[in-house]
Amino acid sequence: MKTGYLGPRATFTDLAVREMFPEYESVAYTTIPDCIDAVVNDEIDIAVVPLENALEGSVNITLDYLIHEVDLPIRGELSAPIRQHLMVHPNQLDNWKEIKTIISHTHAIAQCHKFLHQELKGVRAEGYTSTAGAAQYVAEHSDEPIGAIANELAAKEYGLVIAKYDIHDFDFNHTRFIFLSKQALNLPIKPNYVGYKTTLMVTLPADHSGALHQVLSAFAWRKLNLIKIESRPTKTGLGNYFFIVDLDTALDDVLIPGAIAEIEALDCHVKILGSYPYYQLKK
Ligand SMILES: O=C(O)C(=O)C[C@]1(C(=O)O)C=C[C@@H](O)C=C1
Repeated sequence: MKTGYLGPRATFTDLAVREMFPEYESVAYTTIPDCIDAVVNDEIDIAVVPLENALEGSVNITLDYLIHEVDLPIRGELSAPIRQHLMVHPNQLDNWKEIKTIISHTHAIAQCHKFLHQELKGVRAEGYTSTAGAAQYVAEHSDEPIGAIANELAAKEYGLVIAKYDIHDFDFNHTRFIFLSKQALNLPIKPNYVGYKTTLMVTLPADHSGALHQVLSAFAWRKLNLIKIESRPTKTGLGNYFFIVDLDTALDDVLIPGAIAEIEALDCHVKILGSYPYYQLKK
């Protein structure tokens, strides 16, 4: 089996792969869509991609690509703690407060806004393909007054030094990574296994008053517990949205199919994006 991740080596996604699939060969991709396409094209078996961060919210590129571009089920999820550090080339360590530019993945920059605003006012923050990609760039430009936001493994991997540890704005910083695959995965029952989730996409009919209320009540009276609901644009016009709903239970034969049938009877469209085990790494 082969896994794919947002590279290069030592991104947070790479850490998720090492945690969940240590025995498989892994391939680094430059973008999240490239990694997902690689599963569609049978270059790899499993794509591991970030879906949601506790501070910054959904990784929209993952969600949108999954909804609009491909048809791949979610087979599993890992939620992992995220520690962001500011790192520079060893040549720049004495003057790290003088750096002019900080580069990182936009989601990582967003997790450190408070730090950047308070400690490095006026320093330009630029988006890069990934945290580890930014670390690699800083390593290859030793004379430039630049720094990267990335994890400890990236500092080691690319020979950088950490100027400031733990610069993420809130202590509880976790990201959910999902595993996409054409095949059912035999995921292990590990100590960090938490339970099963089912993710649905619900599209409401236009101009139907109370439709969302009725959709929610189809789950409520069956005592199906919603752990997340989020709207995303359908991209067909302003004000057109669908909903992504996470239920904290596995797809069964009665309750969830019953709720789906009831929701479809309201002229809504429902797609099951996956029913999968999830794992959680604590600090
Ligand atoms: O750039 C990385 O290291 C990634 O794995 C991507 C990513 C993301 O897109 O959210 C993953 C986890 C962190 O939240 C920050 C960045």
